[in-house]
Amino acid sequence: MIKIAPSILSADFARLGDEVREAEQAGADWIHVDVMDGRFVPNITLGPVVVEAIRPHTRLPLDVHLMINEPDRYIEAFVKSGADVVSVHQEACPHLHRTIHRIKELGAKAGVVINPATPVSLIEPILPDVDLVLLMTVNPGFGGQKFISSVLDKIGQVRRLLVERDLSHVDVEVDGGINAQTAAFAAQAGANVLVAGSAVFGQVDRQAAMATIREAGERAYSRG
Ligand SMILES: O=C(CO)[C@@H](O)[C@H](O)COP(=O)(O)O
Ligand SMILES: [Fe+2]
Repeated sequence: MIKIAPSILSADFARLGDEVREAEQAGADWIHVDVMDGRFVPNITLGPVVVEAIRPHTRLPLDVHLMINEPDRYIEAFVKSGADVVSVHQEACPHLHRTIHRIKELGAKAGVVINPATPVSLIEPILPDVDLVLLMTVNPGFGGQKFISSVLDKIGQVRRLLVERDLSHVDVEVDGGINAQTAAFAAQAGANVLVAGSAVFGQVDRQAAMATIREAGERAYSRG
């Protein structure tokens, strides 16, 4: 019902392969990979070579979140490196429909992402074309930020639109400031994929951390 996607942004980059393997053993469903270019967001992280390097360390889907300008230039490289899901920001894509279909043609699942201040109406026309909607619950760029609770309304809006349009197969993912408490809020509003960076990799017992987030999310999702 609920998927947990630990974000490697908060992992130890000197031992990423081990971190990813441990996250799988500790119960992760997907591995979330944050790609930042220092242009779309004020931070720089990693590129396709790093995705390729971690690919052999896990069988889990690699959920690649592109926080970059002109993502079309790099989509193919990320898919070839082993990305299973590629998500692009609406704010970075002047030709969103073309970009989403390019990702799918290359054989990956396609996601659209919106920042906290971007309205849901801007992604409404693309909903039938995507596999996933990612709602940022922080301003993208860094791990360890505080959950922005005004996004909860938007999660509800997206879930309602998907149900109304018979698109319930589309995943609704949230990213930023997720812990057991905020996971419950987001899941009750309709999110079914929960990204958590510091709340997983920042903990000594990652298995317990993910189990607690999952339990809180599942209880709340069935209430929502
Ligand atoms: O995309 C991003 C940040 O821009 C995230 O995926 C963060 O990595 C989440 O970290 P936490 O807020 O869970 O610590
Ligand atoms: Fe992310």
